[in-house]
Amino acid sequence: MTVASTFVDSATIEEQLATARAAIADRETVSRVVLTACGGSFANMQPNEYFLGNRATTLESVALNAAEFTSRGSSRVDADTVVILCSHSGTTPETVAAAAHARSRGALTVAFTFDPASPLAQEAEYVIAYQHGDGKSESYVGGALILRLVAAILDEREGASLSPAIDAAVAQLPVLVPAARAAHTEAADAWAFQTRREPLIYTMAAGSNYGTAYSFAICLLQEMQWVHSAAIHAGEYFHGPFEVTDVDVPFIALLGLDETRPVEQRAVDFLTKHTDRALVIDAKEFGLDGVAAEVQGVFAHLLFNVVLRTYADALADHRGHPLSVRRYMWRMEY
Ligand SMILES: O=P(O)(O)OC[C@H]1O[C@](O)(CO)[C@@H](O)[C@@H]1O
Repeated sequence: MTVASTFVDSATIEEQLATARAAIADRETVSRVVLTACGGSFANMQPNEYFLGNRATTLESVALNAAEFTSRGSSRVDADTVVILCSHSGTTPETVAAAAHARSRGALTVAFTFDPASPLAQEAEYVIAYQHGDGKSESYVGGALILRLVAAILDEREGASLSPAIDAAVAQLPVLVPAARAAHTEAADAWAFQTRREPLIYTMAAGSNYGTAYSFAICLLQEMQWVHSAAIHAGEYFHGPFEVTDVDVPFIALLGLDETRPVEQRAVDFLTKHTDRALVIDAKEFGLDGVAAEVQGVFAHLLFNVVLRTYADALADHRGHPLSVRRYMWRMEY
């Protein structure tokens, strides 16, 4: 499906990013980062929590569903906290409420949204309005910009020097994304045809790719295809879920490039021995040779998102069930 869009131009987005970076740098006491959102936007936060957790030596970080963030009401949300929020529409009530909660505690709030006039954009102090839909630059999508901001925070607070590599990697997305999509189009069509009547499909990953597996399970399969699913952490696979592995049970398993690849590989090795229905997608095939080795791991999720969307589009097509159809979401009070 194509989406007609008007969006903020890239020069303005660069200014918004620079303004947010400067505001965070100015607040010298910042010691923690909260990443919060709902659904697919929350999934975009999870790789960034991995990134922060892995590279920071003093900065604390947590990724939380927005309703949980507000409900927890942790006393550790204060003027020393940066709260990064994301809502594509900018209207998800839990995320707007999270921004209000963070501000009431004196935290510095930065919101990512497609709509710069949305309630979330109005509630947060700093807004980065990303691109989406026809004509967008793949370098200015939400996930890429969140990763850039997080790398900048790591540089400023931890002297990490990761921004140049992340920025250079993000600049390559306009080439990498169409190539990854094209490389999987045929396989996605074959998989979707074979899988079109399956009532249940599991997803599995670890580390910075778990968020992508999670979003495929809850957004693409459950929400948009009404197919039963669960995202299984590859490390947890051997602590329960592997018991449902069987010759005819479909799994999508991701093999990433971060430090948890051996965790994912162990699960894939077992899985592929015991089922004929494992679809394994390996980031080694994304052609990331031009991306600095030290950031390939946290960068790969941006390509997994695109590739898995290709599989979702094909599945929707073969099932005759458009990804836009909902029974409850946005159709009634909840
Ligand atoms: O806050 P956002 O990003 O607009 O999300 C709204 C909805 O979109 C999804 O991410 C995907 O449809 C849902 O999970 C979520 O409820």
